[in-house]
Amino acid sequence: MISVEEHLEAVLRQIVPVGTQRLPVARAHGLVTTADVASRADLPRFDNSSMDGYAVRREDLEGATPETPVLLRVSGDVAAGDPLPREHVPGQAWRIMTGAPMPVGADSVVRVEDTDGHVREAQFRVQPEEGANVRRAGEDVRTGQLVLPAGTRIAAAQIAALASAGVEEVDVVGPVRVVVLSTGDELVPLGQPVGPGQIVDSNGPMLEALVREAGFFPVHVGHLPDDEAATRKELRHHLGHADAVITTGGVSKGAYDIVKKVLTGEGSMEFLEVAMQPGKPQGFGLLGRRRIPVFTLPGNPVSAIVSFEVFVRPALEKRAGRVVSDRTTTGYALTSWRSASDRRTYTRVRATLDATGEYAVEPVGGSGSHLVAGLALADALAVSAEDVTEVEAGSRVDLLLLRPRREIDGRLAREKETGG
Ligand SMILES: Nc1nc2c(c(=O)[nH]1)N[C@H]1C(S)=C(S)[C@@H](COP(=O)(O)OP(=O)(O)OC[C@H]3O[C@@H](n4cnc5c(N)ncnc54)[C@H](O)[C@@H]3O)O[C@H]1N2
Ligand code: MOO
Repeated sequence: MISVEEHLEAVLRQIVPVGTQRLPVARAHGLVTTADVASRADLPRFDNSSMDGYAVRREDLEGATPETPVLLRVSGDVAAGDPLPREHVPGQAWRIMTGAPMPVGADSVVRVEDTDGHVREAQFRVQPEEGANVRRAGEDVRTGQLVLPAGTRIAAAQIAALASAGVEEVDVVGPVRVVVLSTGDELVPLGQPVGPGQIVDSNGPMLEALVREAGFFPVHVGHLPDDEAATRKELRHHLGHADAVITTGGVSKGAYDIVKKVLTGEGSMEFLEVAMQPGKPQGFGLLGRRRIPVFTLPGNPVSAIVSFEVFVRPALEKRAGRVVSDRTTTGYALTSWRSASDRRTYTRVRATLDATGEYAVEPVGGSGSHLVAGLALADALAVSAEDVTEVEAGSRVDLLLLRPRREIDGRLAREKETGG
């Protein structure tokens, strides 16, 4: 058996990012820039008002106070989107809206709250500072200046910056298109009748969700029969278009463990036992002319999800040119539990919060790798080292979160409110 680190390192060593693509900004959501992106405009694009009020010259409101308001004639209205260049008339004011262009010659804006709000002649109760409530052209970024450095993952805020800056397309590490294939003659897709000895394929939809949640793109989710020729043909087809392939099942010692049989000796494929529980039987390699990473995960549902979290997620992140996400935290054991000797053990746990706001965890849903209903109750996997055989109550544990922290904390807050 090899260690978790050794296998992860062997996998990551072979992974290279997918190629660069130029994509429209909206389609680049979640992808990583490969070049610096410069603004195509000054932002703001023109001097404009940050308040609904009146554009004035400060010198025209000398001495204006609530007790001694100053009256100015109103030249008219300037609305946001108004294309006409307005000229400031000395001794007058324009009524102006937030985002509307500043009239040429006006130097400041008085908020409507500091006036009587009238439309022909208005009373001003303050004298503004020069530049008050004016947003200057280019104060955010100037044409040609950097809006996004290379290596930035494009999320909502970056899309806003690019759109404002007039950038329509960006160079990014392409989307990672993933094919998910379940194997085993016992499997039927959800929605079809389940005959004697058959079970519903849960790994397919589970991995599709894991891939999508992690920001990759499941392009095909299917099933391989326990048939060598059909498995070969189907795999060859997917190696032509996918950026990664994930299979489950058929990799241990069974007489019908077809995946292992078909792929042994192909490309850089290696089948091995990793010192972990669950997830012991693993296979990985680069296959085909395009050297596509293929992960052959064990079929037991819990083994498959643990394998995804430990090996596949970091590998796909590297393929997408991303910084590897850190989904780990710590807590402590509320009870004691057994841990497999000589194997790193990933125990499904549910979290509660102690008085100091720390996660206190205990096993949930049983420890068998087939217990898929119990899996749904878990917030995290508690990771215990190879030399540990018993995790003691009160000891610190490393946690690998199975859902975003905010969701776990949200559930705990609701349970606290309802006393549950
Ligand atoms: N003689 C030995 N037998 C087994 C060993 C071993 O070392 N020696 N290892 C066990 C361990 S650990 C695991 S994990 C499994 C892995 O087996 P495979 O990857 O070959 O998977 P299968 O045999 O095809 O299936 C295992 C189990 O999972 C169910 N399954 C498979 N695919 C799905 C799916 N898509 N959705 C839901 N459930 C699925 C399948 O019906 C089996 O019950 O091997 C042990 N055996
Ligand atoms: O390693 Mo298997 O993954 O124990 O169930």
